[in-house]
Amino acid sequence: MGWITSIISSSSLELLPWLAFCAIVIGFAHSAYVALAGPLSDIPAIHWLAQWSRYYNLYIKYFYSTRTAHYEAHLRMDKNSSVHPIVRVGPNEVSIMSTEGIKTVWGAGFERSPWYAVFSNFGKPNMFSSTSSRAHSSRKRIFASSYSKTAVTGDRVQSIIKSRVARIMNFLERQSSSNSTFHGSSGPVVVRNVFRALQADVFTAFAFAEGEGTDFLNHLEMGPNTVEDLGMGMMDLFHDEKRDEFFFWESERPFKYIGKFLARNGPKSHERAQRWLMELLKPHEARLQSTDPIKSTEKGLRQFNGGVYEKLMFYKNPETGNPLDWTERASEIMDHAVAGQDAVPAALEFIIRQTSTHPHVQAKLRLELLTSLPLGAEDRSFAMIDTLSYLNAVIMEGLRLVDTISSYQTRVVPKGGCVISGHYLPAGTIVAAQPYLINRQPDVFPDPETFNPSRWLLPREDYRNLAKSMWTYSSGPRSCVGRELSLAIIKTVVADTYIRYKTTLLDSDRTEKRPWEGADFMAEVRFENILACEDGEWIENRVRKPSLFPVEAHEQVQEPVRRSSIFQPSFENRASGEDKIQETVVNPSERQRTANVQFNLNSFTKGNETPNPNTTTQRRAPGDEQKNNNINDQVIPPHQSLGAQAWLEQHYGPRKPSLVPSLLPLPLGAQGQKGGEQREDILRRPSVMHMYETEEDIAPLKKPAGKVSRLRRPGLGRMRTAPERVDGVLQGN
Ligand code: HEM
Repeated sequence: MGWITSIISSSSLELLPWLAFCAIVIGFAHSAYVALAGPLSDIPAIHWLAQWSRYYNLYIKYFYSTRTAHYEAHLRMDKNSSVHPIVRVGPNEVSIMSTEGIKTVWGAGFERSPWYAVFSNFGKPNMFSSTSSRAHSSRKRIFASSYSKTAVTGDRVQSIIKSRVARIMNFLERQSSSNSTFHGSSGPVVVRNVFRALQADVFTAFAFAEGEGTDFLNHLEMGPNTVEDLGMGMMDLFHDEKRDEFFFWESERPFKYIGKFLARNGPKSHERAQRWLMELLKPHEARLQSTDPIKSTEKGLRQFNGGVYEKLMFYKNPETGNPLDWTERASEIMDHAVAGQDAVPAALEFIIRQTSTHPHVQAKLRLELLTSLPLGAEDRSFAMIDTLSYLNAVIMEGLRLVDTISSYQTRVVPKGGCVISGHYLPAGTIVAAQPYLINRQPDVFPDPETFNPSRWLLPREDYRNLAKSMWTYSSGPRSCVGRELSLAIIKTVVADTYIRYKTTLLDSDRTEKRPWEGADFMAEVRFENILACEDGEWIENRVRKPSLFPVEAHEQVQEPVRRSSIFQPSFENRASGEDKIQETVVNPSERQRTANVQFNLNSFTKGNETPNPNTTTQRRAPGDEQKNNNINDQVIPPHQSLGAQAWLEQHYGPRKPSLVPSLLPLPLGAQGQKGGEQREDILRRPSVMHMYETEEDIAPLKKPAGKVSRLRRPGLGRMRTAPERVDGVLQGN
């Protein structure tokens, strides 16, 4: 007892070491209790250090990847070669990998963890960064209708999307016309940059107004780094290291307090992004102020179908009657811009990467597009695209496997706690889940690493259940508000691309690394114009194609470069009469219609090689060329060459009877959901699936559930290479 008396009698300065000692002992005892005897102690830990300190998870976050590390932990923990649904990743944090866990936490709308504060801009919270559900739902009410399926499929948004995708198609057309090495094929195109430009152009026109957003797509020729070259600050946030720095140092306790000093470029690029947005906002706000504003009543706002920013500008808080100040508006809109800016390009690049490395998928997809859609882009409505089952399957499968930035999501268990997979989680526990893991549950998605669109070809109810388990857009009240917009963009791009181009991944041996993991390689893709190719001959050179895509005058496709080919007589030879038969368009204004008829795939599938009487083409005798020797006016119809069905079979293999006609998925989307009539129509179509569904394609559906091939447990040093392995498996199919 003597030492206690001596402590009490000593001066406060002398007490300090004792106090420090006691604090350490108490801290250690507390950590030991939490780690070994606390309520989470019965949950297997990713590593013994994780039970003691949250820095273990931060270490993984910074040096490796929570996606692969947590995924492997979930697989490793289970004794039955399946996945363990819950794993402890910190003293107070668990990772879950089960649909049931997601329902418990996300379905019930547990609050976000304070980590999300990093997404505030201009010093103001926004819908995404606010942790309180109340603040979130009042903000979401303002513009949820602008992002609804009705709005996205409406004229305003559709015309924005279509015109921007048309710019990409024209860019590809110019690329393939000017490539002197491969006739009708583009050189390497860094697709992610193209899609970044697309997303920025679509979103800014969507959020502000046509003509008041960015215009990157018209500057793609400036080079692969167009987006960065144009100095758009926002993109800077997606510059690999800068983003890593920004998100890590500014979001994680205790670093966020000193993050500004630790991260060299992150905060700077955030500031730059904010300045960039201000530049866009200024003229838009000025115009809105000077025009008749929408009614600032709740009803008026809901009915208004214009830009999201306009809604924010005239919104008044119903309780206080106060409008949002400009920093609040800017914070909100910047967040929406950032939210889609990485995810959409990443998803599109991934889908193109997969279709390029899975030729049978690409062939099926193309057949469905060619047999179901008109060739002229202006004749295709999104409603038509939205009903295609194989296109939908390819996109769903791509979105299932893609690893987008919106990955590590965390929620806090509320008062009263909850039970997940038989484990009690007390209030305050942080629950983390990632689409990367949830979308790879082997009992839901057999053979989860395989890119297999056919797994989505299911009867309606089964399809819905499967889709509910896919978590790419998260779930519950705080799921992605941009879902419909992004799906519309992705579907339009994929349909417009594959109806016209065959894609090949260049240098497919190179490993895909995710940009935020230090990517040094973004997919380079070659686009080969298949509509220009018939029976080994390139029509491209002989035909001044009427553009298949609606474009504004200044965007008209440039004159194709004339070139001779080993496959065909040169144009000059043809003009001098070496070819016996030529066809010309009588009325050039009808070129578009001619082109549509020319490749009418309904007659393709029926094997009908008779020219359609509606065409404006007519046969001309040799010698008549001089009257019409403009390449712009010359068309070679498909019936002169190999029949379309024969051509398709030659390229894609013989037609096979369907093994699973009844498994055709029912179409998604507004049309399909409304009633059975349209669905029936679609089911009656000569479907690609009937021709090409094979035993091999549906094999994964038959695999016994709950099995997964075990992954090699990586040492920490090897985790860096994990994406290679995952990618290898994906691409090996
Ligand atoms: C493939 C594309 C996309 C994917 C995979 C995706 C994914 C997600 C996910 C997983 C969340 C929830 C994140 C969390 O709770 O931590 C989310 C939220 C959000 N997303 Fe997306 N997103 C995509 C495209 C877009 C687009 C194009 C926009 C808008 C232009 C957008 C705007 C938002 C917003 C505003 C939120 C916050 C919603 C809220 O807090 O209620 N997203 N997104």
